[in-house]
Amino acid sequence: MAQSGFEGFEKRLEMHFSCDDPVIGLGLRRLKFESLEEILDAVQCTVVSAVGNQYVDAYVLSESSLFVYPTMIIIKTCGTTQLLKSIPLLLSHAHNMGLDVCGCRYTRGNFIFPKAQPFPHTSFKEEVLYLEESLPSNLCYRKASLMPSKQTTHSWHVYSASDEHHMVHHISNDLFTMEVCMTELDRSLAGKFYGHPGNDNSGHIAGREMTMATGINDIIPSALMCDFAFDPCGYSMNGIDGVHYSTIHVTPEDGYSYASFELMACTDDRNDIDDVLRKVVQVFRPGTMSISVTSANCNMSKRIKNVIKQHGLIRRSCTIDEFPAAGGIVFQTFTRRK
Ligand SMILES: C[S@+](CC[C@H](N)C(=O)[O-])C[C@H]1O[C@@H](n2cnc3c(N)ncnc32)[C@H](O)[C@@H]1O
Repeated sequence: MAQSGFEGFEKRLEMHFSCDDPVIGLGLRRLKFESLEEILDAVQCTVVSAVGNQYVDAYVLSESSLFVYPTMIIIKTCGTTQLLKSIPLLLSHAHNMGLDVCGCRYTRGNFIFPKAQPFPHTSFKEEVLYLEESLPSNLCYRKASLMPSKQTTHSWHVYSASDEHHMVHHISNDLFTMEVCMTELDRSLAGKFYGHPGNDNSGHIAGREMTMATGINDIIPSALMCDFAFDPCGYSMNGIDGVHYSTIHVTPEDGYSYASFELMACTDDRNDIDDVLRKVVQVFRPGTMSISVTSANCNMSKRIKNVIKQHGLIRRSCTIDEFPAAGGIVFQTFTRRK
């Protein structure tokens, strides 16, 4: 493994808000672009591209993605960003708009280069301390969990904080989130996320070419996509499909190659989910992968295991944890059959 390189593993923050006014309307989507920039400045990343529909605004960032719904915001950042530093600003801007936080979930995998991470991401303990100090006391149901696996390179760090009403809100939405982290990507497939010498290798045109050349366009064909290629390599994509979103990020460099896929969708679209997962594995053919699903049931975990198995990967571990007033997480890891 390389001594140092780009940290592909993302940190992910999901925050839910509620409002006294039953008609929320645009809610957080009314946040001015300058306020978003101020929040992202604290994290140390910038917006490179944006797309929106009736339900959500999706931003591709210099380091991953941001999704803004009326009462939910998801920020996912990689590299050496300081994601948790967004919290105080986010709470303050939301409060000024009459929105108060009712749920927070922070998740991440195992950093490949942990020593390169700045405060407050120097350790999970430090991250939890920072979260505990930044969140208001109405989020009284709190839990931090390190979900282990047999692969030392893949474990799942989760911090959850909720108020007593949050669970009700989440269940009524009938949504689940799937976070897939893949390492040791197939070399020839990873090579498709490099630009071509002599061409304009970055931006939307090159991003679109990568989307088409890799088959990413076929994962969720109905999604409205916003794709971006980095120079000399790297790729990010946000897809929105009604209220659902998907996002892909790729660090193709040999020695620390990494790709992530994330999907928020409805629990009743199960056949689609099998198909989506199958296509994701085909695009990257990873040596090792982890899949974390929130608000899943055991049935879905078995289906995931069976889909992945068909592509030559064996399940090495499955860990389940419950988070007070926020539901459960199922974390599974897989490695390629030797
Ligand atoms: C932002 S993208 C995707 C990040 C994502 N978390 C991942 O690795 O799956 C990271 C890739 O783009 C490359 N890259 C090139 N220029 C970059 C820039 N200005 N900011 C961030 N990444 C850049 C990195 O070397 C890496 O291969």
